[in-house]
Amino acid sequence: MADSTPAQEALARRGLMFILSSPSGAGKTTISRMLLEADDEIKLSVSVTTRPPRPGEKDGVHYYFVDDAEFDRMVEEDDFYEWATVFGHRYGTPKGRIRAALKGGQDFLFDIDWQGTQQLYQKDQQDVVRVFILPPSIDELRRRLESRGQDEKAVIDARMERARAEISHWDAYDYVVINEDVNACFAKVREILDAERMKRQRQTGLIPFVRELMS
Ligand SMILES: Nc1nc2c(ncn2[C@@H]2O[C@H](COP(=O)(O)OP(=O)(O)O)[C@@H](O)[C@H]2O)c(=O)[nH]1
Ligand SMILES: Nc1ncnc2c1ncn2[C@@H]1O[C@H](COP(=O)(O)OP(=O)(O)O)[C@@H](O)[C@H]1O
Repeated sequence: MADSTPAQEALARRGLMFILSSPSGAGKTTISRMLLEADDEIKLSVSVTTRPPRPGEKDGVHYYFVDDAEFDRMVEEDDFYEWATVFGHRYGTPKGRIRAALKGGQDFLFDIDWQGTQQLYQKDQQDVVRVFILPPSIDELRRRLESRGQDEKAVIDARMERARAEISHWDAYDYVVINEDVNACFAKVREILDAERMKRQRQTGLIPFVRELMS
């Protein structure tokens, strides 16, 4: 590759950890998939879970599906950045090569709950951006869980039961977006990501660039 110009160098930046959380059914999976499709610079951090796959979910793409014994082994071997129990199943973020990739400018998307968000934030405040998605109403939240058509009624009831508790964590996030119209919500989430990428402290190439401008 040809040497980059000073202006291109200025674009060098540290990657960020972009977290999307919401009560179940508010639309974070939908928004995550839109973002991954539209933006080449962000990669999904694929979580490990003991929950059984839903129809259409692929191992290694949406989650790594493991049994309890395998999850226990990973906990013992300290393979997780963070993990939590949600709706009776365990979910965890594998360490993988996230830290090294962040240094190289790779962004990661995390679809994790408030417990995982808190743990990641405590470990790495400067790289974490926390976005919370709210449904326009509780009735609409139930409609969406039903319309997804992938969970039994008892599972949907349990998720609705927990919705209020999950919503109560809204104030531990940097940004809150209401998902009424999905395209409008997606556009806002992209704006947040774009703006966060421009933060001065993330633009690691700026110092030499500005020095050059001023010399
Ligand atoms: N802490 C933590 N939460 C996770 C992780 N992966 C998924 N979750 C959360 O677990 C919850 C249940 O996820 P899922 O069963 O896929 O149902 P969803 O609510 O429809 O997305 C959601 O709040 C996810 O954000 C993880 O690695 N760590
Ligand atoms: N703005 C929206 N308007 C109507 N339906 C939506 C909207 N956003 C998401 N949905 C639908 O609601 C259901 C739940 O969305 P999903 O992304 O799976 O939520 P979550 O990952 O937060 O549990 C899906 O069937 C999805 O297609």
